[in-house]
Amino acid sequence: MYPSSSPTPRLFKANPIRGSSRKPFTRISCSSDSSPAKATTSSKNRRPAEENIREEAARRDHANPSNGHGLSAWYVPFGAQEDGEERYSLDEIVYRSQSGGLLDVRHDLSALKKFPGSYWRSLFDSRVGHTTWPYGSGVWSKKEWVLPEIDGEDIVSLFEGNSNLFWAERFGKDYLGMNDLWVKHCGISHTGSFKDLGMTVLVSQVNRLRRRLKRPIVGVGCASTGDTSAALSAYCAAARIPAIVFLPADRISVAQLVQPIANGATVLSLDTDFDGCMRLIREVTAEFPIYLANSLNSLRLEGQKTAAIEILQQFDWEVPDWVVVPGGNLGNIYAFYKGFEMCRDLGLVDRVPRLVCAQAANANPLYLYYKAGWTGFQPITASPTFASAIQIGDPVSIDRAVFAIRSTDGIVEEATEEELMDAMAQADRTGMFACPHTGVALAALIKLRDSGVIGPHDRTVVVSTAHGLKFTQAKVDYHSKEIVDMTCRYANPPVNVKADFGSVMDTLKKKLAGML
Ligand SMILES: Cc1ncc(COP(=O)(O)O)c(C=O)c1O
Ligand SMILES: N[C@@H](CCOP(=O)(O)O)C(=O)O
Repeated sequence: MYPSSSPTPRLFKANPIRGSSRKPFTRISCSSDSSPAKATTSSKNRRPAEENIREEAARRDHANPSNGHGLSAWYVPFGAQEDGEERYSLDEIVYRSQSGGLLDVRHDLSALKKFPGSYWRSLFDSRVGHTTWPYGSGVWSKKEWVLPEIDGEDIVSLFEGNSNLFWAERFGKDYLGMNDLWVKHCGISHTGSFKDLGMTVLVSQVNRLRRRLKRPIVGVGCASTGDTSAALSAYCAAARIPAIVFLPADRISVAQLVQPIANGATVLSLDTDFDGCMRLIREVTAEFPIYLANSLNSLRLEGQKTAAIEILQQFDWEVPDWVVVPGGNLGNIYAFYKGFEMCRDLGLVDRVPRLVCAQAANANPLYLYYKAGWTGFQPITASPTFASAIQIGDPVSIDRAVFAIRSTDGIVEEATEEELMDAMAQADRTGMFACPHTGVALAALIKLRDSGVIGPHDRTVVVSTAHGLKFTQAKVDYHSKEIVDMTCRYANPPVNVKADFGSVMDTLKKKLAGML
Protein backbone atom coordinates (compact mmCIF):
# COMPACT_ATOMS: atom_id res chain seq x y z
CA MET A 1 0.00 0.00 0.00
CA TYR A 2 1.37 3.36 -0.99
CA PRO A 3 0.74 6.45 1.12
CA SER A 4 -1.75 7.81 -1.38
CA SER A 5 -5.23 6.93 -2.43
CA SER A 6 -4.99 7.70 -6.10
CA PRO A 7 -6.67 5.84 -8.89
CA THR A 8 -4.41 5.61 -11.95
CA PRO A 9 -4.81 9.02 -13.58
CA ARG A 10 -4.68 9.25 -17.36
CA LEU A 11 -1.45 11.17 -17.61
CA PHE A 12 0.44 9.17 -20.16
CA LYS A 13 -0.50 7.29 -23.31
CA ALA A 14 1.60 4.49 -24.74
CA ASN A 15 3.10 5.00 -28.21
CA PRO A 16 2.87 2.24 -30.78
CA ILE A 17 6.19 0.58 -31.54
CA ARG A 18 7.26 1.38 -35.07
CA GLY A 19 9.89 -1.31 -35.61
CA SER A 20 13.59 -1.07 -35.14
CA SER A 21 16.45 -0.50 -37.47
CA ARG A 22 19.48 -2.77 -37.12
CA LYS A 23 22.79 -1.10 -37.64
CA PRO A 24 25.82 -3.09 -38.74
CA PHE A 25 28.52 -3.22 -36.09
CA THR A 26 32.24 -3.67 -35.98
CA ARG A 27 33.49 -6.65 -34.00
CA ILE A 28 36.05 -5.69 -31.43
CA SER A 29 38.29 -8.27 -29.91
CA CYS A 30 40.39 -7.84 -26.85
CA SER A 31 43.06 -10.02 -25.36
CA SER A 32 42.15 -11.14 -21.87
CA ASP A 33 45.20 -12.83 -20.46
CA SER A 34 47.09 -11.38 -17.53
CA SER A 35 48.76 -8.63 -19.52
CA PRO A 36 46.89 -5.40 -20.18
CA ALA A 37 45.44 -5.98 -23.58
CA LYS A 38 45.64 -4.23 -26.89
CA ALA A 39 42.29 -3.78 -28.56
CA THR A 40 41.89 -4.17 -32.26
CA THR A 41 38.97 -3.65 -34.59
CA SER A 42 40.50 -5.76 -37.32
CA SER A 43 38.43 -8.70 -38.59
CA LYS A 44 41.52 -10.91 -38.76
CA ASN A 45 41.02 -11.80 -35.06
CA ARG A 46 37.61 -13.28 -35.72
CA ARG A 47 37.05 -16.66 -34.12
CA PRO A 48 36.08 -19.60 -36.34
CA ALA A 49 32.49 -19.18 -37.52
CA GLU A 50 31.20 -22.25 -35.66
CA GLU A 51 32.72 -21.12 -32.34
CA ASN A 52 30.83 -18.82 -29.94
CA ILE A 53 32.48 -16.30 -27.63
CA ARG A 54 32.27 -18.57 -24.58
CA GLU A 55 33.99 -21.39 -26.48
CA GLU A 56 36.54 -18.95 -27.80
CA ALA A 57 37.35 -17.91 -24.22
CA ALA A 58 37.61 -21.56 -23.14
CA ARG A 59 40.07 -22.29 -25.96
CA ARG A 60 42.10 -19.26 -24.93
CA ASP A 61 42.05 -20.27 -21.23
CA HIS A 62 43.03 -23.86 -21.97
CA ALA A 63 46.02 -22.56 -23.89
CA ASN A 64 46.95 -20.49 -20.82
CA PRO A 65 45.74 -22.64 -17.89
CA SER A 66 47.55 -20.80 -15.09
CA ASN A 67 45.27 -17.75 -15.57
CA GLY A 68 48.49 -15.87 -14.90
CA HIS A 69 47.64 -14.90 -11.35
CA GLY A 70 47.25 -17.82 -8.91
CA LEU A 71 44.54 -16.03 -6.94
CA SER A 72 41.89 -17.40 -4.64
CA ALA A 73 39.09 -16.36 -2.27
CA TRP A 74 37.08 -18.01 0.49
CA TYR A 75 34.41 -17.25 3.13
CA VAL A 76 35.36 -16.05 6.61
CA PRO A 77 33.17 -14.81 9.47
CA PHE A 78 32.53 -11.10 8.94
CA GLY A 79 35.20 -9.11 10.81
CA ALA A 80 37.42 -12.17 11.41
CA GLN A 81 41.14 -11.65 12.10
CA GLU A 82 43.63 -12.38 9.30
CA ASP A 83 44.77 -15.57 11.03
CA GLY A 84 41.31 -16.78 12.10
CA GLU A 85 40.75 -20.51 11.63
CA GLU A 86 37.12 -20.55 10.53
CA ARG A 87 36.94 -20.42 6.75
CA TYR A 88 34.94 -22.10 4.02
CA SER A 89 35.47 -22.78 0.35
CA LEU A 90 33.21 -20.77 -1.96
CA ASP A 91 32.00 -24.16 -3.22
CA GLU A 92 30.38 -24.83 0.17
CA ILE A 93 26.77 -23.84 0.67
CA VAL A 94 27.00 -21.70 3.78
CA TYR A 95 25.46 -18.35 4.61
CA ARG A 96 26.28 -17.90 8.30
CA SER A 97 29.34 -18.38 10.50
CA GLN A 98 29.46 -20.98 13.29
CA SER A 99 28.30 -18.33 15.76
CA GLY A 100 25.38 -17.35 13.49
CA GLY A 101 27.03 -14.12 12.27
CA LEU A 102 27.49 -12.80 8.76
CA LEU A 103 30.15 -14.09 6.39
CA ASP A 104 32.48 -12.16 4.11
CA VAL A 105 34.42 -13.20 1.01
CA ARG A 106 38.11 -12.77 1.73
CA HIS A 107 40.59 -12.55 -1.13
CA ASP A 108 44.18 -13.68 -0.98
CA LEU A 109 45.50 -10.14 -0.69
CA SER A 110 49.14 -11.19 -0.54
CA ALA A 111 48.74 -12.84 -3.96
CA LEU A 112 46.93 -9.78 -5.31
CA LYS A 113 49.68 -7.53 -3.93
CA LYS A 114 52.29 -9.26 -6.06
CA PHE A 115 51.01 -6.96 -8.79
CA PRO A 116 51.30 -3.20 -8.30
CA GLY A 117 48.27 -0.90 -8.34
CA SER A 118 49.31 0.39 -11.77
CA TYR A 119 49.05 -3.15 -13.14
CA TRP A 120 45.47 -3.57 -11.95
CA ARG A 121 44.47 -0.13 -13.20
CA SER A 122 45.80 -0.89 -16.68
CA LEU A 123 44.31 -4.38 -16.77
CA PHE A 124 40.84 -3.16 -15.78
CA ASP A 125 41.04 -0.17 -18.14
CA SER A 126 42.07 -2.39 -21.03
CA ARG A 127 38.88 -4.42 -20.81
CA VAL A 128 36.35 -1.59 -20.92
CA GLY A 129 34.32 -1.25 -24.11
CA HIS A 130 35.02 -4.73 -25.51
CA THR A 131 32.94 -7.86 -25.93
CA THR A 132 35.47 -10.55 -25.05
CA TRP A 133 33.89 -13.21 -22.82
CA PRO A 134 33.48 -12.59 -19.90
CA TYR A 135 35.37 -9.31 -19.62
CA GLY A 136 32.81 -7.31 -21.58
CA SER A 137 30.89 -7.24 -18.30
CA GLY A 138 31.76 -4.43 -15.90
CA VAL A 139 31.73 -7.03 -13.12
CA TRP A 140 33.79 -9.72 -14.85
CA SER A 141 36.27 -7.18 -16.18
CA LYS A 142 37.41 -7.33 -12.54
CA LYS A 143 37.14 -11.13 -12.33
CA GLU A 144 40.44 -11.53 -10.44
CA TRP A 145 38.96 -9.47 -7.60
CA VAL A 146 35.50 -11.05 -7.74
CA LEU A 147 35.60 -14.83 -8.20
CA PRO A 148 39.18 -15.46 -9.33
CA GLU A 149 38.84 -19.21 -9.63
CA ILE A 150 35.58 -19.60 -11.52
CA ASP A 151 35.88 -20.96 -15.03
CA GLY A 152 34.65 -18.64 -17.78
CA GLU A 153 32.48 -21.51 -19.04
CA ASP A 154 30.43 -21.40 -15.82
CA ILE A 155 29.86 -17.65 -15.82
CA VAL A 156 26.31 -16.38 -16.37
CA SER A 157 26.60 -12.80 -17.55
CA LEU A 158 24.39 -10.37 -19.40
CA PHE A 159 27.31 -7.93 -19.77
CA GLU A 160 26.12 -5.94 -16.77
CA GLY A 161 27.93 -2.99 -15.22
CA ASN A 162 29.89 -0.31 -17.06
CA SER A 163 27.02 2.00 -16.12
CA ASN A 164 26.94 5.67 -16.89
CA LEU A 165 28.52 8.10 -14.40
CA PHE A 166 27.23 11.45 -15.48
CA TRP A 167 27.88 15.02 -14.45
CA ALA A 168 24.62 16.36 -12.98
CA GLU A 169 25.42 19.90 -14.03
CA ARG A 170 22.00 21.49 -13.78
CA PHE A 171 20.84 19.72 -10.61
CA GLY A 172 24.13 20.62 -8.92
CA LYS A 173 23.97 24.23 -10.02
CA ASP A 174 20.25 24.98 -9.55
CA TYR A 175 19.49 23.16 -6.35
CA LEU A 176 22.80 22.72 -4.54
CA GLY A 177 25.26 25.34 -5.75
CA MET A 178 27.65 22.52 -6.59
CA ASN A 179 29.93 22.22 -9.58
CA ASP A 180 31.21 18.67 -9.21
CA LEU A 181 28.10 16.55 -8.65
CA TRP A 182 27.84 13.18 -10.37
CA VAL A 183 25.20 10.47 -10.60
CA LYS A 184 26.22 6.83 -11.01
CA HIS A 185 23.37 5.27 -12.92
CA CYS A 186 23.44 1.72 -11.56
CA GLY A 187 19.75 1.40 -12.44
CA ILE A 188 20.32 1.79 -16.17
CA SER A 189 21.07 -1.88 -16.47
CA HIS A 190 19.70 -5.17 -17.69
CA THR A 191 16.85 -5.52 -15.18
CA GLY A 192 16.74 -1.85 -14.17
CA SER A 193 18.57 -1.91 -10.85
CA PHE A 194 22.04 -2.38 -9.36
CA LYS A 195 21.09 -5.92 -8.33
CA ASP A 196 22.38 -7.26 -11.66
CA LEU A 197 25.93 -6.62 -10.46
CA GLY A 198 25.66 -9.08 -7.59
CA MET A 199 23.33 -11.52 -9.27
CA THR A 200 25.70 -12.38 -12.11
CA VAL A 201 28.20 -13.53 -9.48
CA LEU A 202 25.76 -15.51 -7.39
CA VAL A 203 24.07 -17.25 -10.32
CA SER A 204 27.45 -18.02 -11.91
CA GLN A 205 28.57 -19.75 -8.71
CA VAL A 206 25.28 -21.70 -8.58
CA ASN A 207 25.81 -22.67 -12.21
CA ARG A 208 29.25 -23.99 -11.28
CA LEU A 209 27.85 -25.89 -8.29
CA ARG A 210 25.09 -27.50 -10.35
CA ARG A 211 26.81 -28.07 -13.65
CA ARG A 212 30.41 -28.75 -12.79
CA LEU A 213 30.24 -30.01 -9.19
CA LYS A 214 26.85 -31.78 -9.59
CA ARG A 215 25.40 -30.37 -6.35
CA PRO A 216 21.69 -31.15 -5.92
CA ILE A 217 20.42 -27.55 -5.96
CA VAL A 218 16.82 -27.49 -7.24
CA GLY A 219 16.65 -23.74 -7.67
CA VAL A 220 17.64 -20.33 -6.36
CA GLY A 221 15.34 -18.30 -4.11
CA CYS A 222 15.05 -14.85 -2.60
CA ALA A 223 12.78 -12.56 -0.64
CA SER A 224 12.43 -9.27 -2.41
CA THR A 225 11.03 -5.79 -2.53
CA GLY A 226 11.12 -6.13 -6.31
CA ASP A 227 14.61 -5.60 -7.64
CA THR A 228 16.49 -8.63 -6.30
CA SER A 229 13.69 -10.84 -7.62
CA ALA A 230 13.85 -9.24 -11.07
CA ALA A 231 17.60 -9.73 -11.31
CA LEU A 232 17.49 -13.28 -9.95
CA SER A 233 14.76 -14.28 -12.39
CA ALA A 234 16.57 -12.87 -15.41
CA TYR A 235 19.94 -14.49 -14.64
CA CYS A 236 18.32 -17.81 -13.74
CA ALA A 237 16.28 -17.74 -16.94
CA ALA A 238 19.45 -17.12 -18.97
CA ALA A 239 21.11 -20.12 -17.28
CA ARG A 240 18.08 -22.45 -17.29
CA ILE A 241 18.02 -22.55 -13.48
CA PRO A 242 14.66 -22.46 -11.64
CA ALA A 243 14.08 -19.22 -9.69
CA ILE A 244 11.72 -18.91 -6.72
CA VAL A 245 10.78 -15.46 -5.43
CA PHE A 246 8.91 -14.45 -2.27
CA LEU A 247 7.28 -11.05 -2.65
CA PRO A 248 5.33 -8.97 -0.10
CA ALA A 249 1.83 -8.76 -1.62
CA ASP A 250 0.80 -5.27 -2.83
CA ARG A 251 4.06 -3.67 -1.76
CA ILE A 252 6.03 -3.66 -4.99
CA SER A 253 5.46 -1.83 -8.26
CA VAL A 254 3.64 -3.48 -11.17
CA ALA A 255 6.76 -3.19 -13.34
CA GLN A 256 8.79 -5.05 -10.72
CA LEU A 257 6.11 -7.72 -10.24
CA VAL A 258 5.87 -8.47 -13.93
CA GLN A 259 9.64 -8.98 -14.33
CA PRO A 260 9.93 -12.39 -12.57
CA ILE A 261 6.58 -13.43 -14.01
CA ALA A 262 7.82 -12.75 -17.54
CA ASN A 263 11.12 -14.52 -16.88
CA GLY A 264 9.33 -17.69 -15.80
CA ALA A 265 10.14 -17.67 -12.08
CA THR A 266 7.91 -19.25 -9.45
CA VAL A 267 6.40 -16.17 -7.84
CA LEU A 268 4.88 -16.42 -4.35
CA SER A 269 2.99 -13.31 -3.32
CA LEU A 270 2.87 -13.42 0.47
CA ASP A 271 0.63 -11.59 2.86
CA THR A 272 3.47 -10.06 4.87
CA ASP A 273 6.14 -7.38 4.51
CA PHE A 274 9.70 -7.82 3.19
CA ASP A 275 11.06 -8.73 6.62
CA GLY A 276 8.42 -11.47 6.87
CA CYS A 277 9.37 -12.78 3.42
CA MET A 278 13.04 -12.75 4.43
CA ARG A 279 12.34 -14.83 7.55
CA LEU A 280 10.39 -17.35 5.44
CA ILE A 281 13.00 -17.73 2.70
CA ARG A 282 15.67 -18.33 5.33
CA GLU A 283 13.56 -21.06 6.91
CA VAL A 284 12.77 -22.64 3.53
CA THR A 285 16.37 -22.58 2.26
CA ALA A 286 17.55 -24.18 5.51
CA GLU A 287 15.21 -27.16 4.85
CA PHE A 288 15.06 -27.48 1.09
CA PRO A 289 17.91 -27.44 -1.48
CA ILE A 290 17.10 -23.96 -2.73
CA TYR A 291 20.16 -21.71 -2.82
CA LEU A 292 19.66 -18.35 -1.07
CA ALA A 293 20.15 -15.30 -3.31
CA ASN A 294 19.65 -12.41 -0.90
CA SER A 295 22.62 -10.29 0.09
CA LEU A 296 22.88 -12.21 3.34
CA ASN A 297 24.83 -14.37 0.90
CA SER A 298 28.13 -12.52 0.70
CA LEU A 299 28.79 -13.62 -2.90
CA ARG A 300 26.35 -10.93 -4.07
CA LEU A 301 28.46 -8.17 -2.57
CA GLU A 302 31.50 -9.26 -4.56
CA GLY A 303 29.68 -8.20 -7.72
CA GLN A 304 28.12 -5.09 -6.22
CA LYS A 305 31.50 -3.79 -5.05
CA THR A 306 32.60 -3.41 -8.68
CA ALA A 307 30.39 -0.29 -8.96
CA ALA A 308 32.79 1.44 -6.56
CA ILE A 309 35.82 0.34 -8.58
CA GLU A 310 34.07 1.55 -11.72
CA ILE A 311 33.52 5.01 -10.20
CA LEU A 312 37.24 5.36 -9.51
CA GLN A 313 38.03 4.11 -12.98
CA GLN A 314 35.61 6.60 -14.53
CA PHE A 315 37.38 9.41 -12.66
CA ASP A 316 40.75 8.21 -14.00
CA TRP A 317 41.47 6.74 -10.57
CA GLU A 318 40.86 9.98 -8.68
CA VAL A 319 38.89 9.56 -5.47
CA PRO A 320 35.65 11.53 -4.98
CA ASP A 321 35.05 13.22 -1.63
CA TRP A 322 31.60 11.77 -0.97
CA VAL A 323 29.48 8.87 -2.21
CA VAL A 324 25.78 8.83 -1.25
CA VAL A 325 24.00 5.45 -1.33
CA PRO A 326 20.35 4.72 -0.48
CA GLY A 327 20.14 1.90 2.08
CA GLY A 328 17.55 -0.81 2.83
CA ASN A 329 18.82 -4.32 3.57
CA LEU A 330 22.23 -2.58 3.79
CA GLY A 331 24.38 -4.90 1.70
CA ASN A 332 25.15 -2.27 -0.93
CA ILE A 333 26.70 0.34 1.37
CA TYR A 334 29.17 -2.30 2.54
CA ALA A 335 29.81 -3.43 -1.04
CA PHE A 336 30.77 0.16 -1.92
CA TYR A 337 33.07 0.32 1.08
CA LYS A 338 34.69 -2.97 0.11
CA GLY A 339 35.30 -1.92 -3.50
CA PHE A 340 36.86 1.39 -2.46
CA GLU A 341 38.92 -0.18 0.31
CA MET A 342 40.32 -2.91 -1.96
CA CYS A 343 41.45 -0.21 -4.40
CA ARG A 344 43.18 1.61 -1.55
CA ASP A 345 44.73 -1.48 -0.03
CA LEU A 346 46.03 -2.70 -3.39
CA GLY A 347 47.53 0.66 -4.31
CA LEU A 348 45.20 1.80 -7.09
CA VAL A 349 44.27 4.92 -5.10
CA ASP A 350 45.52 6.46 -1.87
CA ARG A 351 42.32 7.01 0.11
CA VAL A 352 38.61 6.16 0.24
CA PRO A 353 35.66 8.57 -0.04
CA ARG A 354 33.36 9.35 2.86
CA LEU A 355 30.16 7.33 2.55
CA VAL A 356 26.65 8.58 3.25
CA CYS A 357 23.88 6.03 3.71
CA ALA A 358 20.47 7.58 3.01
CA GLN A 359 17.31 6.01 4.42
CA ALA A 360 13.62 6.77 4.05
CA ALA A 361 12.36 8.19 7.37
CA ASN A 362 9.60 5.56 7.21
CA ALA A 363 12.21 2.77 7.15
CA ASN A 364 15.17 4.13 9.08
CA PRO A 365 16.62 1.59 11.55
CA LEU A 366 20.23 2.44 10.62
CA TYR A 367 19.57 6.17 10.97
CA LEU A 368 18.09 5.66 14.46
CA TYR A 369 21.07 3.53 15.46
CA TYR A 370 23.50 6.18 14.16
CA LYS A 371 21.67 8.93 16.02
CA ALA A 372 21.83 6.84 19.20
CA GLY A 373 25.65 6.79 18.91
CA TRP A 374 25.63 3.18 17.71
CA THR A 375 24.12 1.90 20.95
CA GLY A 376 21.21 -0.53 21.30
CA PHE A 377 20.24 -1.40 17.71
CA GLN A 378 16.51 -2.05 17.39
CA PRO A 379 14.83 -3.50 14.31
CA ILE A 380 11.62 -1.61 13.49
CA THR A 381 8.44 -2.30 11.58
CA ALA A 382 8.99 -0.21 8.47
CA SER A 383 6.05 1.90 7.28
CA PRO A 384 4.96 2.22 3.65
CA THR A 385 7.15 4.52 1.62
CA PHE A 386 7.25 5.59 -2.01
CA ALA A 387 10.80 4.25 -1.90
CA SER A 388 9.16 0.84 -1.63
CA ALA A 389 12.30 -1.18 -2.41
CA ILE A 390 13.86 0.02 0.86
CA GLN A 391 10.84 -0.57 3.09
CA ILE A 392 12.92 -2.77 5.36
CA GLY A 393 12.93 -2.63 9.17
CA ASP A 394 15.28 -5.49 10.08
CA PRO A 395 18.21 -5.24 7.64
CA VAL A 396 20.33 -8.38 7.43
CA SER A 397 23.55 -6.45 6.80
CA ILE A 398 23.29 -4.04 9.73
CA ASP A 399 26.78 -4.98 11.02
CA ARG A 400 28.31 -4.58 7.58
CA ALA A 401 26.73 -1.13 7.18
CA VAL A 402 27.93 0.11 10.56
CA PHE A 403 31.44 -1.05 9.68
CA ALA A 404 31.32 0.76 6.32
CA ILE A 405 30.08 4.03 7.83
CA ARG A 406 32.49 4.03 10.76
CA SER A 407 35.50 3.08 8.61
CA THR A 408 34.95 5.99 6.21
CA ASP A 409 34.01 8.67 8.73
CA GLY A 410 30.61 8.35 7.11
CA ILE A 411 27.16 9.72 7.85
CA VAL A 412 23.62 8.36 7.93
CA GLU A 413 20.86 10.72 6.82
CA GLU A 414 17.10 10.27 6.35
CA ALA A 415 14.43 11.75 4.07
CA THR A 416 10.71 12.14 4.69
CA GLU A 417 8.21 11.14 2.00
CA GLU A 418 7.81 14.75 0.93
CA GLU A 419 11.57 15.35 0.83
CA LEU A 420 12.30 12.26 -1.23
CA MET A 421 9.45 12.87 -3.68
CA ASP A 422 10.39 16.53 -4.13
CA ALA A 423 14.04 15.61 -4.68
CA MET A 424 13.02 13.01 -7.26
CA ALA A 425 10.83 15.55 -9.06
CA GLN A 426 13.57 18.19 -8.93
CA ALA A 427 16.02 15.74 -10.46
CA ASP A 428 13.53 14.92 -13.19
CA ARG A 429 13.15 18.65 -13.91
CA THR A 430 16.86 18.69 -14.74
CA GLY A 431 16.60 15.85 -17.23
CA MET A 432 16.88 12.76 -15.05
CA PHE A 433 14.12 10.19 -14.54
CA ALA A 434 15.03 9.19 -11.02
CA CYS A 435 13.49 6.44 -8.91
CA PRO A 436 12.23 7.31 -5.40
CA HIS A 437 15.28 5.61 -3.82
CA THR A 438 17.54 7.93 -5.75
CA GLY A 439 15.20 10.65 -4.44
CA VAL A 440 16.13 9.54 -0.91
CA ALA A 441 19.83 9.91 -1.71
CA LEU A 442 19.32 13.30 -3.38
CA ALA A 443 17.22 14.56 -0.47
CA ALA A 444 19.97 13.49 1.95
CA LEU A 445 22.48 15.38 -0.16
CA ILE A 446 20.30 18.51 -0.14
CA LYS A 447 20.24 18.36 3.67
CA LEU A 448 23.99 17.87 3.93
CA ARG A 449 24.58 20.80 1.59
CA ASP A 450 22.14 22.98 3.53
CA SER A 451 23.97 22.23 6.76
CA GLY A 452 27.34 22.88 5.10
CA VAL A 453 28.65 19.35 5.78
CA ILE A 454 29.17 18.87 2.05
CA GLY A 455 30.88 21.84 0.41
CA PRO A 456 30.06 23.48 -2.93
CA HIS A 457 33.17 22.12 -4.64
CA ASP A 458 33.28 18.67 -3.04
CA ARG A 459 33.30 15.99 -5.69
CA THR A 460 30.19 14.03 -4.83
CA VAL A 461 28.64 10.93 -6.37
CA VAL A 462 25.00 10.00 -5.82
CA VAL A 463 24.30 6.34 -6.53
CA SER A 464 21.08 5.93 -8.49
CA THR A 465 19.99 2.40 -7.68
CA ALA A 466 17.03 1.75 -9.98
CA HIS A 467 15.49 2.98 -13.21
CA GLY A 468 12.69 5.52 -12.79
CA LEU A 469 10.59 3.59 -15.30
CA LYS A 470 10.04 0.91 -12.66
CA PHE A 471 8.32 3.45 -10.41
CA THR A 472 6.07 5.43 -12.73
CA GLN A 473 3.05 5.14 -10.41
CA ALA A 474 4.86 7.18 -7.76
CA LYS A 475 5.51 9.88 -10.35
CA VAL A 476 1.94 9.75 -11.64
CA ASP A 477 0.65 10.20 -8.07
CA TYR A 478 3.01 13.12 -7.50
CA HIS A 479 2.27 14.97 -10.73
CA SER A 480 -1.46 14.41 -10.23
CA LYS A 481 -1.13 16.07 -6.81
CA GLU A 482 -3.09 13.20 -5.34
CA ILE A 483 -0.89 12.37 -2.40
CA VAL A 484 -2.42 12.97 1.01
CA ASP A 485 -0.56 15.61 3.07
CA MET A 486 1.95 16.40 0.32
CA THR A 487 2.16 19.73 -1.47
CA CYS A 488 3.85 18.23 -4.54
CA ARG A 489 5.66 21.53 -5.16
CA TYR A 490 7.21 20.44 -8.42
CA ALA A 491 4.11 18.78 -9.91
CA ASN A 492 3.66 19.38 -13.62
CA PRO A 493 0.28 17.94 -14.60
CA PRO A 494 -0.77 17.97 -18.25
CA VAL A 495 -3.13 20.79 -19.27
CA ASN A 496 -6.43 19.70 -20.79
CA VAL A 497 -7.13 21.99 -23.76
CA LYS A 498 -9.91 22.14 -26.33
CA ALA A 499 -8.57 20.97 -29.68
CA ASP A 500 -8.85 24.30 -31.53
CA PHE A 501 -6.18 26.80 -32.57
CA GLY A 502 -7.44 29.66 -30.37
CA SER A 503 -7.57 27.62 -27.18
CA VAL A 504 -4.15 26.14 -27.84
CA MET A 505 -2.65 29.59 -28.52
CA ASP A 506 -4.25 31.11 -25.41
CA THR A 507 -2.89 28.32 -23.25
CA LEU A 508 0.61 28.56 -24.68
CA LYS A 509 0.71 32.36 -24.29
CA LYS A 510 -0.33 32.08 -20.65
CA LYS A 511 2.11 29.26 -19.94
CA LEU A 512 5.08 30.84 -21.70
CA ALA A 513 4.44 34.46 -20.63
CA GLY A 514 7.66 36.15 -19.60
CA MET A 515 9.87 33.49 -21.13
CA LEU A 516 10.81 35.35 -24.29
C1 LIG B 1 16.21 0.42 -5.84
C2 LIG B 1 16.91 0.08 -4.57
N1 LIG B 1 17.64 1.01 -3.98
C3 LIG B 1 18.29 0.76 -2.84
C4 LIG B 1 18.21 -0.47 -2.24
C5 LIG B 1 18.97 -0.66 -0.99
O1 LIG B 1 20.05 -1.56 -1.14
P1 LIG B 1 20.52 -2.40 0.11
O2 LIG B 1 19.40 -3.35 0.42
O3 LIG B 1 21.70 -3.14 -0.37
O4 LIG B 1 20.76 -1.46 1.20
C6 LIG B 1 17.42 -1.48 -2.80
C7 LIG B 1 17.23 -2.79 -2.17
O5 LIG B 1 17.22 -2.93 -0.99
C8 LIG B 1 16.78 -1.20 -4.02
O6 LIG B 1 16.06 -2.13 -4.62
N1 LIG C 1 15.66 -4.03 -2.36
C1 LIG C 1 15.88 -5.43 -2.26
C2 LIG C 1 15.68 -5.96 -0.88
C3 LIG C 1 16.47 -7.23 -0.68
O1 LIG C 1 17.81 -6.93 -0.68
P1 LIG C 1 18.97 -7.96 -0.91
O2 LIG C 1 20.05 -7.12 -1.48
O3 LIG C 1 19.27 -8.54 0.39
O4 LIG C 1 18.53 -9.01 -1.87
C4 LIG C 1 15.04 -6.12 -3.32
O5 LIG C 1 14.91 -5.58 -4.39
O6 LIG C 1 14.51 -7.18 -3.07
